[in-house]
Formats: sequence, C-alpha cells, structure tokens
Amino acid sequence: MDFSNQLGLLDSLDEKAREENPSATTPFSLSAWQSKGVLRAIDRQWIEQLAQHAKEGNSEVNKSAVYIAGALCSAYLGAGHICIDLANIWQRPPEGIDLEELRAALEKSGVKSVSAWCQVLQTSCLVSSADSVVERPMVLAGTRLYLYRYFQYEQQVLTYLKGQFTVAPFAVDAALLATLFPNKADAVDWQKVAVANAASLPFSVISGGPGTGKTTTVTRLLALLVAQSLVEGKVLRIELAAPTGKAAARLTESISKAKAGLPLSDDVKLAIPEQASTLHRLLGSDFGRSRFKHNKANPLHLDVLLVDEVSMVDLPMMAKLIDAMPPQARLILLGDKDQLASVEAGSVLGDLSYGIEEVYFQPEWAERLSRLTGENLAPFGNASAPPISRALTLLRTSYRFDANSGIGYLAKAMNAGDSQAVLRCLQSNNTDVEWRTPEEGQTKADIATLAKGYDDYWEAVRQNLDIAKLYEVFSRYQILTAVRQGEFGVEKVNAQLEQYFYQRGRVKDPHVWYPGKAVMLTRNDAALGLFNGDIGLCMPDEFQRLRVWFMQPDGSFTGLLPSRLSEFEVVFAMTVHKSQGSEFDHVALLLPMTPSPVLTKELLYTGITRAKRSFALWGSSGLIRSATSARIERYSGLIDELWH
Ligand SMILES: Nc1ncnc2c1ncn2[C@@H]1O[C@H](COP(=O)(O)OP(=O)(O)OP(=O)(O)O)[C@@H](O)[C@H]1O
Repeated sequence: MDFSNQLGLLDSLDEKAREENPSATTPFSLSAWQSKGVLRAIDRQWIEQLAQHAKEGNSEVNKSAVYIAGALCSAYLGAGHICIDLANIWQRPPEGIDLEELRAALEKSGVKSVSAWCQVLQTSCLVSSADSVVERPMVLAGTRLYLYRYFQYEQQVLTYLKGQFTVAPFAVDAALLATLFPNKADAVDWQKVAVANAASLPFSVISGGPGTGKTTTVTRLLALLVAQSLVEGKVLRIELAAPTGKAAARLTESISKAKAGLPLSDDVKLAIPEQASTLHRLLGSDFGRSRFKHNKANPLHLDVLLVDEVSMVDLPMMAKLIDAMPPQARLILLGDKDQLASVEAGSVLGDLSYGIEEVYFQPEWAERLSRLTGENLAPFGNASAPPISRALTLLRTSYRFDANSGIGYLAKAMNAGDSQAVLRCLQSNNTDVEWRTPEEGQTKADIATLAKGYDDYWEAVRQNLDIAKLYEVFSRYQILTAVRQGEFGVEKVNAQLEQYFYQRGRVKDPHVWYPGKAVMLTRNDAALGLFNGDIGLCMPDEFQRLRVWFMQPDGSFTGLLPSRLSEFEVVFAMTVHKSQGSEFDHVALLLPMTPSPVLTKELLYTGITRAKRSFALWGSSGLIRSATSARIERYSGLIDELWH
C-alpha cells in the first residue's frame, strides 16, 4: 500500500491528542520534530505506515509511545545507527530533541519510565520480541529497538560470527610462516602474528592505520594459504574485493607490488590473484535493486575472500556478503578501524574491533600463536577476552611514516583525541604538515591558493598527456572539504574553482564539458557498469571528440561521451566521506568557519590519512580543538553481543 499521500495523518493524530487533552502544554508533534530536523520526511512516512498497520492490527492503547519510539528509530537509522537504545536517549539525546518535551509526550501516553516504555512496546502489534521474532515493523531486544530488517541484518552477522567461533583451528605450517618472515625483530612482529592468526581461522580481521603493512601482511597470508594447499594438491579459489572502484584499483596495485617481493616460488605467486573487484560486482549487483545475484541460495564460487577498506562497508552490505559466503570459505577483512564509518548505517569494523586496543587473546590462543610464530605472546593472554578477540589483529607500526613525519604524528595525535598534541604538531616546523588559519573576518575560501595544487594537472592537460598519465597527475593532489553546503562546502568550492580556472584561461567555458573537467559519479550506473564514487576525466579522443575517461579495475580506461553520464559532480574538491579508500600525495583539508556536528576526530583522521607526502589543514584552532574531542558513536547490538 502506498502511504505517501497520507502525510497529514500523523498531524491529525497530534490534533486528536490535543483534542483529547487540551490542557496539555507540550503535545507530541511530529511536525514540530520535522521542522527542527529531528525527523526526515521519510521518517514521517514510516510512522504513517505504522499507524496504518496499527489500524489493521489490534487497537493500540498507547499509540503515541509506540509512534514516538518508531519515529526515533527511523530517524536514528538515518543518522547511521542500527538501532535506538531507549535507555540511552536520556544520556545522549539526539540534536533537536528537548528531553522535557519528550518526557511530557511519553507521560501523556501513560509511559513514565524506560521499562514502562519497553512494556508498551512489547505489547504492541507493531513490535516483535527479539526472543521469538515474528515479522512486524520493529523488534525490541532489551532496551534496543530496531526496524525489523536491520535487526535481521545484525542477526545474520552475529549468527555467522558465532558459527565461526566454534570451528576448530586450521593447521598452520610454522616453517613456511618462518620463511615468509625471515627477520627476527626485538619487539613482537604483529604482522607475523596476524598471518598465524588469520591462517588458523575461517574469519579474521586485520586492522591498522596507513602504511602499517596490511597489504604486505595479507599477501603473505595468501601466500601461506596457497603454498599449504599446493602441498595438499588443491587449488585455492581466491577473490579480492573492496567497497569502491578506487579502493579495488589500489588493492590490485598494492597486492601486485607486495607479491613481487615474496620469498616463494613462482607457482605460489601465480596462484595469488591481483585483480580486485568492487563488492557490488563480486556479488553480482542488480543495479538499483537491493538483492544480489549471489546469496545463500547461490553462493560465491571461492575458498578465500579478502575484503579491503572494510570501514566503508555498512551493515546491510556486510550481511549480504556473509549471506553469499560458501559455508567452508574463509573471510579476511582488512581496514582501519579508526576511519570514518560507512556512509550508510552501521560501523561494522568499528564494532568488531571495539576492544582491540586493550584486549588481546585468550591465554590458550596466545600460547598457540606463540608456538606458531616463535614470538612471546604470553603477556598478551587475557582470560576474559571474548571469542571475537581471537579473530582480530591490530597492526600498530607505520612503515610509511618515519618517526619525524608530521603526517604520522598528526594522525596519531588526532586518533588519540589529544587536541594539545594536534595543535603542537600543526605549529611545529614539519615539512610535510602545514596549518592555514583563517584571517580575521574571513568568510570565503582562499581559492587562488587552494587551486595552486592543480598547476601540474593543468599543464598535463595542456600537453594533452595520455589519459593514464593524466590520471596519475590528477591523483597527486586533492582538496577535501568537511561539509557539503556553505562557503566552505564541496559544492561552492568546486564552483569557485571552476570559475577561477576559467578566469585563468584554463577552462574555456565552465558551463559545458571542457578538456580537464574532473567528475565523480554520484550513483551506480547499470548500463555503463560504473559505480558511485568512480572518477572520470574529460579529454578528447583521437577524433577530437570529448570523452570522459574512467579507470577500470584492471587499470585500463573507458572513454564515454559526456551525454551518457547522468548523475555526477565536479571533483576538484571532494568531501572527506567520498575520499575514503583513496590516497593522494598532497591533501588540503578545508574546514568550515562555524561548528558543525560532522566535525569529528574520525573525519579529521580520515582526511589526514589520505595524504602520503604533504597535508595542509585549513581551519581555526577552536574548531580543530572541538573536532579532536568529538567522537562518532553509532548504536548497534554488535558491541554488546560480541564484547560484553
Ligand atoms: N615489516 C615491514 N618492514 C619494512 N617495511 C614494511 C613492512 N611492512 C610493510 N612495509 C612497507 O611499508 C609500506 C606500506 O605497506 P603496505 O602497503 O602493506 O601497508 P598498508 O597498511 O596496506 O598501507 P595503506 O595505508 O596504503 O593501505 C610498503 O612500502 C611496504 O613495503
């Protein structure tokens, strides 16, 4: 049934409530919440569906209390949470919600405590209990309320993980492991431990910051698995994947580099694939539909699946990936747990590795790993470590940034939420870190200075370099913004950059396609086989027709007529969110002038760690300080279920 024409329904419910109790001073009002931005139009529509369901089901006694919970549940999902914890709202109310108003609205519905609220929900025909789930719009698990589908996604992931915890460890060839790690260091070699750990298990996570050797480690892991299976006369089917085309291309490049340095035979090297695909492609995207070709009924044909940049993978995608895994296959997840979580709901990598900083392995597991690696891991045994801990290894040493690297230090300080150290680093004389504070009264971005980073690119465009070279030059520099809207938002900055390039004669007309125009797709495109986030550069083909060139995962380029592209945006600047999975030699991160809830330490950390050689931060000390201490928190049941 289509409820989109019933937008007034809930307001009439509001009005009815007012009629029933005209003396109430703070009636529950969906429209007020919507105008404050607490609810989106889609959340209201959802409540209307609930109201319709309730009409069709039993009569609801405490309608408002159920609708309020439903509205919040939907709004929280829009903000990236998998569920809403009804007990937690009172400590951390969402922006725009007046707790007194909420309390009054609930009291009017006869609800005076969190437990009373849960009781009302338990008796509602709209809510299923987590203990015996039936298909109803919402599911209540303790004080956590989910939309039905998201509860199912979470359960799928949990059921899979708990199943993996009971699988007996696989045999690992310690001699082969030693061949792969010939050098003995004084400190524990966590890369070796990660390989021993992941080789022992059907499911593993290797997390680490930039340059900590995730690809190096996982290539050795694949080599070990391949070499072991060759001895057994088996051929392993290995697939590599990442959430975006760009991240898949990077994985392909780094695996092929890391393979070259392996101290093993060519047979082994040849059996390790280099070609990574996007998760959508791997699962057989039905573009536009949420179902994939591969699922439980039609699982992937593989023995080992390695997924990189897992911080970008949202809960629904993780559930679908797990659904498509054949029962005996291994899943290896790589990523940086401290980066921004996925754009859509959930923070799966963050939740899986929640306690990884303090908790290591169960003592008997530490002993097993010590035996395999020759490292002394006894100090890292912890009797209270939950089963998930054995699936995780954290790589802590960055080989990309030396001790004097400003970028490395800044990333560490940001990650630790240490604003003093962040500002100290920005003020020191590191050659690779620059801090640009706004002028007194500055209201616009300094486009001329920001645009300088593209001088090499425009020179390459002028020389009509071949597309591969041009792409490489373009990828050296990137302006990142924290926000989309406003003077310092990505839209305005891109428009101003195009205007600036026009004034400098680099662009003939910014309103049409021109050589050098750089765009990013904002939607998957079935017909073209391109994905949201793919970057295209406009250049003439051999007949002087302008085409937009996209790099394919195998490194080749496809040129499309501009008219074939429908949803895209200019990408001389991109948001930090969109930059995940990419790295650039030089990065300029532009913060807005006024506080914004998106300014968090995860956002700044992600921005900083996109830079390989130099990083410039444009922003005031006040905003940097407050962002450093702001953390993103996303609610789900995974942490409770896996760690507590
Ligand atoms: N144990 C090590 N000793 C010395 N150098 C290493 C070691 N491990 C990795 N490196 C080097 O550090 C660099 C980064 O390694 P790698 O690409 O594996 O890291 P990563 O964590 O995958 O990086 P990214 O942040 O790009 O994802 C590479 O040049 C690699 O050769």
